[in-house]
Amino acid sequence: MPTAPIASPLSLNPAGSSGSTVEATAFGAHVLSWRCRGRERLYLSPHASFAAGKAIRGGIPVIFPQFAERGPGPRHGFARTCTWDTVETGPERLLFRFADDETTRASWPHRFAAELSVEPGPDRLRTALTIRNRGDEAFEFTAALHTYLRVADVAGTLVHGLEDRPYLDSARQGLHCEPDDAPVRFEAELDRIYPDVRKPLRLTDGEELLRLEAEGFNDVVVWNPGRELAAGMSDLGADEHHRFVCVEAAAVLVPIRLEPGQAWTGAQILVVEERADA
Ligand SMILES: O=P(O)(O)OC[C@H]1O[C@H](O)[C@H](O)[C@@H](O)[C@@H]1O
Repeated sequence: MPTAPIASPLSLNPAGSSGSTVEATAFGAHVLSWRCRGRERLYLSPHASFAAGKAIRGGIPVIFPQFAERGPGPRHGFARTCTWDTVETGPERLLFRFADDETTRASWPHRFAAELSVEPGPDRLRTALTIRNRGDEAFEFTAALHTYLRVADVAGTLVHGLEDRPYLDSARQGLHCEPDDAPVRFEAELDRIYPDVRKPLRLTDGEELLRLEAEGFNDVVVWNPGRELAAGMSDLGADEHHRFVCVEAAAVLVPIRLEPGQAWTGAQILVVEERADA
């Protein structure tokens, strides 16, 4: 399991200058940038570390085989700090692969093959994670696409589509909370897991509108550290929390189980929408 820092990121611009452009690195199969309709849509911390063994703060970290501390391995899994193989670099997608080795099996004793496919379109970005069980025994895992979405200011940002959903409040020891009956707004640290979300979400910062769809991932994690936590994070810093929210397509509360030979795919599709009042 090599853990080399980033060499040069790969970029893909399949639809020409009017479409969207992505930049990604094989380190963590990590999408670093997505420009669409002339604007950067993802947040990458100016203080992000690109050192070996350290997760990159921003973009789209791939969380596998465990979300947070829900397993015996490193926090949020080892996939985000390993170098994947680059197997396709265009014209329509970037494709990365990664499989178990001695080091991964030391913390998670299973034989797997993982693929991350990054597919930009004129108004969208599809990111799909596939996991295959290539061993002789069933295994279970949790996973997420931990997407950092750039916003004009978190204070004016709303997530629509979760109004009728209960959630677990990770900022309050996983407390079960009833639906808020209101869009999610960000006034302080916010860290929630919404189980079983079936509808697309909409994110607006007052300037732009993004539709968020998921396939295969049943849960949604919404996170912003708030001012105090951000200030204490060396790869983020005071006031950087204003510039992003994480809305993560996730499989956290019910782990995915794969029998030998079985595969699972989870995808997140981000779509830039016209504003109704534009
Ligand atoms: O700092 P990291 O390991 O990248 O985790 C960043 C965040 O990830 C998720 O969104 C979790 O719900 C948060 O509790 C966590 O703080």
